Amino acid sequence: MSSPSPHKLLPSACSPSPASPSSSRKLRLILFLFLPAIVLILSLLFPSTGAATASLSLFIGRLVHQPGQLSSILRQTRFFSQHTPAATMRLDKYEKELQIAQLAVQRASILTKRVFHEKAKGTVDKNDKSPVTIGDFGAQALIIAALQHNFPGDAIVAEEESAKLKEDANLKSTIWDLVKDIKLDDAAAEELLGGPIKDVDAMVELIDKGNSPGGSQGRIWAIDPIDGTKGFLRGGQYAVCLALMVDGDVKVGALGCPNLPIDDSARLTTGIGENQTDEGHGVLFSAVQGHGAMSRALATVNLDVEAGTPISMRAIDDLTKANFCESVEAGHSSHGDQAAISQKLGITAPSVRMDSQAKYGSIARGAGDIYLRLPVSATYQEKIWDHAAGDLIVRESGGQVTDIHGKRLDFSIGRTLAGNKGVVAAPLAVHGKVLEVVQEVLSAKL
Ligand SMILES: Nc1ncnc2c1ncn2[C@@H]1O[C@H](COP(=O)(O)O)[C@@H](O)[C@H]1OP(=O)(O)O
Ligand SMILES: [Mg+2]
Repeated sequence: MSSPSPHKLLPSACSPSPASPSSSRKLRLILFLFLPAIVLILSLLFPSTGAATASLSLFIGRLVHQPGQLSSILRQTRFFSQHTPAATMRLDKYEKELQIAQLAVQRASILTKRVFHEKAKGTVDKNDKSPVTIGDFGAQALIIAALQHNFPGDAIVAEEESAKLKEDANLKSTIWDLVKDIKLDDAAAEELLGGPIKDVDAMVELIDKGNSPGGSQGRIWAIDPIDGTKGFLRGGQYAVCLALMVDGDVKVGALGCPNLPIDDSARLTTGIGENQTDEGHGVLFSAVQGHGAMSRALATVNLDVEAGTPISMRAIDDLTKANFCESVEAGHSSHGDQAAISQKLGITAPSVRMDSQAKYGSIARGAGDIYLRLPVSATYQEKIWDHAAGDLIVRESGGQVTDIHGKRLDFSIGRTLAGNKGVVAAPLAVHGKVLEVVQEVLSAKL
């Protein structure tokens, strides 16, 4: 068993700082106490500038009485950035990347929802894979079009290759019929993404742009157009996933989860894995390294890139009350090992099963607590597009993500996480304990 690397186990530098409204309260108190003194000194020093003195005192007075404005100014100045609650993300870097990632995921999510309602409903029993294929290719083409328009020099690692499409003219035209009509409701947002794809050949060409080998150098986007295909067909959980890595480090992540409840405070329930396509569903998670993570309703319009609701993992004082989530597919994560780990930790509630990176989003906002992915096959290598966005979103919400050996996920090796085995994602404070029990249970296999 390899021991956890201390370097890799350091808390993310980008974990959100604990929100501290008290710093803003303190500053208001200071301003309140010194306001009369400031006004007095100014009027003594500059008796002729009565109007300026009055405006200044009015301004300070407004700050004292409007905490929202005060904290907004503090955030802008970054003076108290470590301690003010992040009602919005103030970005000094990756602002455009975040905006395009969010809009591209929104647009692709519109396509996946249309595919579900027009083609996928009721196909599960027939084991018909074509709606998945249509949704996968269509969403990938739309996301790559947006990336190519905005960041033409960036490399892209995406799940689908167009070879299958090139042999199947029927499939190609079905996909094009959908793709050509998908757009955001807001014209300016559509323009930001470069507008519609020109024609069917351009669409096929775009799909193939996702063939980068990945690696440790430069800017690389990872795309999973529909993660959790079985969940998608069930009307359960799936995710449209996009992340930007720079020199192997995830900087920006966006996850569109069309079937998760919008309400961040809704705890996970066992029914979450199916029939979740009604009103009140659809969440867009995002994170930028060093700036926290946020959620918002998955919309069809333009976005204020810095707005959204900051999310954080739930503080767990008692691990026996923790809420686990795991894959629906026993072939993707060992249900037996998960049950043994739960038992050792004294957890009695059954794990909530759901497909896709919606698991990462769910624990990041405290709807669930811990996500384990326990290897079933000795040879399977996880794909970077299945983890990059979720890894950042959880770490930016106050969590830690490692593999079962305690190593941080390494996105710099290529298209797969060849240096890792499994996933252990949990709030930072309990991650070590959870990992210990994971290793105890898996000791025979490690
Ligand atoms: N043996 C395996 N172990 C772990 N993950 C797997 C395995 N086989 C496939 N996967 C991947 O699991 C992901 C879904 O995860 P989840 O169960 O959490 O929803 C899919 O992207 C799928 O990849 P693929 O798209 O190649 O089938
Ligand atoms: Mg996937």
